[in-house]
Amino acid sequence: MAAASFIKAPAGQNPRLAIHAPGRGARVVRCSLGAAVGGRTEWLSNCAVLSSKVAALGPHSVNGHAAPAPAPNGSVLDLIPVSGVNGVAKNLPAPLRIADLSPAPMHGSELRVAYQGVPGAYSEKAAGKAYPGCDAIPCDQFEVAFQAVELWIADRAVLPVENSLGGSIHRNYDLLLRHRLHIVGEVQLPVHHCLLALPGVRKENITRVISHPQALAQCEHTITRMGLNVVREAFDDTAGAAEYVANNGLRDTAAIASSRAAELYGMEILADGIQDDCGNVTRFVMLAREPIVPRTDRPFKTSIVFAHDKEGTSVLFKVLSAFAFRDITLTKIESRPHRHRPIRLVDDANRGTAKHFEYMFYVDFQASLAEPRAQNALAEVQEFTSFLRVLGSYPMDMTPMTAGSSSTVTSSDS
Ligand SMILES: O=C(O)C(=O)C[C@]1(C(=O)O)C=C[C@@H](O)C=C1
Repeated sequence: MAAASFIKAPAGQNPRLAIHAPGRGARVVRCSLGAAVGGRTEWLSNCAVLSSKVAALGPHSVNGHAAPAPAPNGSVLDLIPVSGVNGVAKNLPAPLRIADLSPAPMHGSELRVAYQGVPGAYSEKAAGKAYPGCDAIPCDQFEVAFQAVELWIADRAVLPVENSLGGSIHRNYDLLLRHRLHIVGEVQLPVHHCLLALPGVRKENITRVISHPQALAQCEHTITRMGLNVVREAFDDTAGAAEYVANNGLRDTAAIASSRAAELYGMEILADGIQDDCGNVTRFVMLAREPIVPRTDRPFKTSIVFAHDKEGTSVLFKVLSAFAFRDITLTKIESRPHRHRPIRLVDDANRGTAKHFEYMFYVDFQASLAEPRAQNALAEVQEFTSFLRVLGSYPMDMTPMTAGSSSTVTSSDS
């Protein structure tokens, strides 16, 4: 199975967690859980040191110390330096210390939160909004953020699921189904895009604009209205695009990213607020290994995914009526084609069978799982469907979807 590792990104980009397929990429360096215990700064610098030196040094080394070669599975001991007599490294593992065993912090400033992108990405800001003072851990793909939580490298993940202009971020819906994490909260982030270029570059010099596909879509009309005759190119994340332009000295390329990305990567803001709609908001979900206990003392939302194997539309109609008859408001319904991936169903006798469904349906409704009307609705949905999973029941972010509004984060998890 692929493992999550820290990589040294190309062309001097920020290191970030990446999926590591063994045998691929000589510069990929495994970063162990033990290294993560010391905090992100230390972890990042260890990883950065490792990844930048590994090609030159050959043997594994940490901060100048010789260290044992990483175990194939990246054990906790990977990064502990061991010196023998006369400075000769003996490949003996160092003993575990209490600090290596301390459980992951659940609250407060040391909560480790995985997000997709590099520092300056909107997802990093959303992570900080969801968990103020957290250690935000950059990951190069959404899937890596899921894995980081599953492998206890991070305590939470904060991932975008929907934008008011661009619509659903389908990849994360698919990953929610494939992974076993629970939605424990949501946060809405007003997204204010800037057009960034290297200092001294003028709009007339630009022939290419690069950014995350969602950001390109959110600014499509404004870019055209500005009279820019440019090709648009997709990049992994907005801040990563800015970093790429800066690191490669590209004077014909601009990036769409945040003002924080401009600051971090020494870029100039050529235009501010270039999103097509001033009410541009992205909704992020907060993910954890354990669900939270649903309550009724504040507005809650519940997210489910279901599938059925009967022909026609009547099942969908019945499912929706289970909510309508109980006056439960739906805030989202999304269908995703799913024919090529079987789902494992387990019966009452704990026997598993693989089943193919044409579509998966994702529904968000405004009620807490602690409310009898929500429990009754779900009991009914279960009767009509062949597969049903609750992705989470969590406090709603009540911030109105307007630009510039500062979101109050609602989660009993933070
Ligand atoms: O690229 C970033 O900065 C991200 O955080 C990703 C992302 C997204 O996936 O939608 C997040 C918010 C904005 O909608 C644009 C991009």
